[in-house]
Amino acid sequence: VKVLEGMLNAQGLRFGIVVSRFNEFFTSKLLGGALDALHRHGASEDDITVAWVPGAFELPLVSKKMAESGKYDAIIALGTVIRGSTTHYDYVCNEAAKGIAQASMATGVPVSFSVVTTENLDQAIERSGTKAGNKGADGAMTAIEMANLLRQI
Ligand SMILES: O=c1[nH]c(NC[C@H](O)[C@H](O)[C@H](O)CO)c([N+](=O)[O-])c(=O)[nH]1
Repeated sequence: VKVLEGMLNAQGLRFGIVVSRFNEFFTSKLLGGALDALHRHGASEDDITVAWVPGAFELPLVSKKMAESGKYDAIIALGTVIRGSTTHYDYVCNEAAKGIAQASMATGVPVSFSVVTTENLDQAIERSGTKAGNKGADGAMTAIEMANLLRQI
């Protein structure tokens, strides 16, 4: 039986990170978590590029542009959408999720979906570096694993 699985070694891998400014109080924490995870798994600072977009709705377009550039082994999409303060919560979340998946499928480059979608501020706090961990770090780990796995297929 041949088993394929991505190791968690980021050495030599090139990463694009797309992060939204909306709810920057949280997204900056997600970015910090992603950068820390990449660094501690061996990624070089020179192999990481961060692009800021206005909101989660804009994550898919820049994710796709980065992915199709051929410059990155994986993309990490970071955002925070909180229903309590979002009139069009469902539209923003659904379009972000759908668009990020399409960016990955259309280009063959893994794009990890690390958009925190919560009912309220407390839940966003929990996922941005407190008791529920850091979703940005989780997205970085997914990107490392997927980049290594795809190299074997
Ligand atoms: O990233 C977010 N964008 C949000 N809206 C902006 C949206 O992502 C686009 O930037 C905007 O619609 C312009 O295209 C949010 N809210 O509406 O509350 C939100 O909670 N999070």
